[in-house]
Amino acid sequence: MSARLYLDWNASAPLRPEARAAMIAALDLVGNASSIHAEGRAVRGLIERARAQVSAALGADGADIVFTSGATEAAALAHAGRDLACAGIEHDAVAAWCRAALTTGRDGAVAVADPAGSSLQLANSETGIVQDLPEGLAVSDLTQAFGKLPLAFNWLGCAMGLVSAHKLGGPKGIGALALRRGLDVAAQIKGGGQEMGRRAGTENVVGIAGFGAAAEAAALDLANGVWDEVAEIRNLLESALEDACPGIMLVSKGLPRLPNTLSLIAPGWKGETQVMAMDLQGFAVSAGSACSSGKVTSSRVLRAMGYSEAEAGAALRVSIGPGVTKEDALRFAAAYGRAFKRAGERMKQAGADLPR
Ligand SMILES: Cc1ncc(COP(=O)(O)O)c(C=O)c1O
Repeated sequence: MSARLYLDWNASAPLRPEARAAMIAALDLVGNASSIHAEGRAVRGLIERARAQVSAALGADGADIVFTSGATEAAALAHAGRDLACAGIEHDAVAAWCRAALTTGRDGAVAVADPAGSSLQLANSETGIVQDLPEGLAVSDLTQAFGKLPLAFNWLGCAMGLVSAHKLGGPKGIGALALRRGLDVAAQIKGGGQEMGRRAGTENVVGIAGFGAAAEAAALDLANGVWDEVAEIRNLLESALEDACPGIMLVSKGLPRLPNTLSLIAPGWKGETQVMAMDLQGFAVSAGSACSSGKVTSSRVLRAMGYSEAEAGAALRVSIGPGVTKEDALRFAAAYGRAFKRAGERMKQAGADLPR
């Protein structure tokens, strides 16, 4: 029995050793950053160092970095009180605040007529598709792109950007809003004056330290071309799956996309059934469908791109990262191919057109 293989990096990436070390060191800092004594100043120093690390990794020296509990809270800060339009491919954290007024087709590209009145992600968590951001955009969700693509907030042309630590090897529960200098947002958590008055409450110092270290390490990886190798392995995996599974559709192949993401539709084979079949064999992957309060729905992202309800219900996402090897990819493709074949045989026996 081989070890489990984690292929769900877009849901949450493994913790980087640099982040773990920074968090362990931060745990024993006794002070509160709001205090002016030495203990307080030490914590303040750590927070500001992490802010500089995140800012540098994000290429955001012309912006303020406001630490939040994640990209979801950063989205609340960016969108509250604004009437912005978005497309159906946005993450719930953004879609919850916007009018779904923008459209997209099978290529996932969103046309934006009014950038200042719109929120548009840079990369999609499910398909990996990367948008060509228009100049003057109000908000961009950079959560999936940060750490995987070389990006400079300063040059992206958006006023506000959302990021999250756990997608690039930092801890869960910490993120940030990057805010072009001079712009203001209304605090959603009110109280003390922390985070330049934009987010009250004693800072999550351990999380912030981990985020800073992870962002710095992620930028170094990017500069060293680590994700080019990831893209090669993703492409190999895609070819192996195409060979093993006649009839599958690869959603984002050939489109501008993240180096690590693969999205496929296996017609008739429910996404969550695929996930459970692979889970039993030791692989962690993700369905393109969301399950809330026990009810599984088809992928909203794929439906927004014009895929049918049945297609959107038969989607699987595989998202990899550095350290996932060629052998891992081929092992997954072989196991998925076998499960795909068995599902097809079951369908035939049941006399159904489509597997359940
Ligand atoms: C594109 C995108 N935006 C926002 C979020 C939410 O991030 P967080 O978990 O930090 O709230 C996620 C992660 O699930 C995401 O993939």
